[in-house]
Amino acid sequence: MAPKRKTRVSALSVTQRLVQPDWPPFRSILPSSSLSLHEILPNQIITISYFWPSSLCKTYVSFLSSLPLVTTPGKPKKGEAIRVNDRFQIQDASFAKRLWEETGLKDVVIGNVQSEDGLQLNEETRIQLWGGEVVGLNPNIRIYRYSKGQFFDQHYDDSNNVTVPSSPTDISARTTWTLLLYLTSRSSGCLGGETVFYPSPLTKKAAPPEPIIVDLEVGTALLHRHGAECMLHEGREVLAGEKWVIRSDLCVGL
Ligand SMILES: O=C(O)CCC(=O)C(=O)O
Ligand SMILES: [Fe+2]
Repeated sequence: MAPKRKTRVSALSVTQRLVQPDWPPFRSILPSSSLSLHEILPNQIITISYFWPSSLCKTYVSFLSSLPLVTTPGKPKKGEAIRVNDRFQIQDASFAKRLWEETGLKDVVIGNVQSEDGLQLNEETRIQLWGGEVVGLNPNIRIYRYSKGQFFDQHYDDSNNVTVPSSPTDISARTTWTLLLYLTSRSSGCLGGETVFYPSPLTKKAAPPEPIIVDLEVGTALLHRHGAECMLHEGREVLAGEKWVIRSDLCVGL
């Protein structure tokens, strides 16, 4: 009989294989010079259209379907939003780095490129917008799959302190904006699932302003401010098909 230790080692290697996804390469990404920041709500919500080509989104949806997604419990802990979806979460600094550096996101966020039609930022307004010098993405990568009837109830996203691996030394950072990358939309058969933001009324007695509804668009990246200035928001119920999202956060150096 094989010694117990051997069994444990091989079990570990299986676990490692499961927790280190072999993410598909980023193919057919547009040059960063053709990406731009589109302001949906000043200082709060920004989108980047055509961030990923639809072919890459499709490749990712089929790859992500092979990951061990876990259905979140219907009953949240006290103070947590009701979130009903299937998710996969991993600390993967190297994927976060690739997502930051190899997709044009870094260039467009830190202003290495500025297209004529997008949001124009100088150094000062850029630092003000992002809440500091953006140093990368949160290595905490979350994958969401919402099937028919699933949703993410109204909530606020917290800011977290994280370490962004870097050379020669790691960077202590804080998350300031949520990144949602939509891999599906109506064109891929997903109905519903819009991300909806609820601006707060200017006074307690004033009527609540109209919500801001962001339709899913294959390959669009959405950024929204989180932490103390986060807007109340939700992922609406999916009515048909599947909604797939990759989630991370922008991190600024402390
Ligand atoms: O899936 C969505 O549209 C929203 C997700 C969200 O709010 C979150 O990840 O905190
Ligand atoms: Fe959120």
